Parts: sequence; C-alpha cells; structure tokens
Amino acid sequence: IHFHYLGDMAVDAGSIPELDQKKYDADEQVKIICLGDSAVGKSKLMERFLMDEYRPQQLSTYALTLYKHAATVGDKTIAVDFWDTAGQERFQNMHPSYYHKAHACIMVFDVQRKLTYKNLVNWYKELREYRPEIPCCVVANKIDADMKVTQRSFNFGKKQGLPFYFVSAADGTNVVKMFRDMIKRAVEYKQNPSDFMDEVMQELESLSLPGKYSNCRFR
Ligand SMILES: Nc1nc2c(ncn2[C@@H]2O[C@H](COP(=O)(O)OP(=O)(O)OP(=O)(O)O)[C@@H](O)[C@H]2O)c(=O)[nH]1
Repeated sequence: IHFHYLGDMAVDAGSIPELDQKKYDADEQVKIICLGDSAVGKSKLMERFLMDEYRPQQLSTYALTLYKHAATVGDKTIAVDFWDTAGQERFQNMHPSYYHKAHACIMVFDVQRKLTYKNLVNWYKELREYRPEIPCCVVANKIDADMKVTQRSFNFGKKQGLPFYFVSAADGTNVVKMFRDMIKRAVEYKQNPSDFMDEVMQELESLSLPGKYSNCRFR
C-alpha cells in the first residue's frame, strides 16, 4: 500500500488508512473509491487534481494507493480519503475492504479503448454488490487524444442516470469540477444516505449496456 498525504494533511507514516478526523480537525471525513480498467488514467487523474501535475510515464498502480486530501465544502473542512486500485486486478477478487464504508465512487474509462468502456458494467455490478446506494459517476478520460467523442457515444452513463464527465488528466479539462462534485456528493450522502435511494432505484432499473455496442462511435 502506498500512502500519499496531500493538501493540508500532515505526513504521518504511522497512521492507518482510516483518516483520524479529530486529529486533522476536519468537520467530516469521506472515502471515495476509484474504479476502472488498467491504464485508463485513474492515477493520473488523482495527480492532476491533487498536485496539478501530469507526468506521462506509465507506472501501473501496485495494489492500492491511498491519497489523503483536505477539501472545503461550504464552510466545512472535509478530510477525503481517495482509494485508487490497480485496474489489472479486476478479474481477480477485489478485497471487500476496498468498498467498505465508501461514500462515493468514480468509474473511469479511456475514450480511446472501447473495451474499457464495455467493462464499466462489470465494475458497476461489483460496486453495487458491495455498496448499493452510494453516489457514483462515469468519467471518460483522455479526451485530449480524441476531441470528437460526444456523450451520445456512451449510453452507459446516460441510461443509468449517472453523472457523466469528459475529462483529460493530461490537459486538466474538467478534472477539478468532477472531483469537487464527487466530494460534495460524498458528503451529502454521508449526511443523508436515504436521499440517494430514488437515484439508485432508477439506476438499477436500467442496469445494462447497449447489447452490441452499436451506439458507440470510436475511431
Ligand atoms: N493522452 C492522455 N493520456 C493519459 C491521460 N491520462 C492518463 N494517460 C496515460 O495513460 C497511461 C495510464 O495512466 P495511469 O494513470 O497510470 O492509469 P491507471 O488507470 O492508474 O492504471 P493502473 O494503475 O494500471 O490501474 C499513462 O501512460 C498516462 O500517461 C490523458 O488524460 N490523456
């Protein structure tokens, strides 16, 4: 496990993954998990958001990386734990502790690789097995590499009623907005979980991808 302590958080190599809310004087603490196939850009998105930097080398995430971040929502300080796992572990058993007590989920695919889009449904099903009610969004990454994609190309997010973001970790497009929205939703969920049930019922009613991928346009 790699720990990255960012934002206003003090480095404390001895602490456990659960962030000690009182110690950091935060009003609230949330856990946000990131899902998606290998190399879709999960780690680069975190780095872009948390450090505003992008290093193009590809270093696959080893098992689990935990990023700690202090965010402000309204007049509250929020301690955010971002959990980033290696996508290549998808078809091995993902440890349930990854999902445990998560308050929101960011699902990422790569607009240049259609398989990563198709696999969203697997990620989504697994997420809903463990966390049926938490807020979730779909993130189409690497739009700097293909500016022609439109939301119509990707029915999954639309049909599920999930918020959908086109982003680029490379040039920063939409990255801050997406993360800020999800932090806010995680806090809202934590404070009032029952508000999210209607949304989830709508999602569950349409839990399928377009059968033959026919509505998707890739180069
Ligand atoms: N063009 C472009 N390339 C990107 C972007 N984001 C990530 N990449 C590249 O995609 C590759 C994989 O990025 P990572 O962030 O390591 O992907 P990951 O999803 O964390 O991969 P795993 O750790 O294996 O699960 C790297 O070579 C990045 O440079 C982007 O927005 N645009």
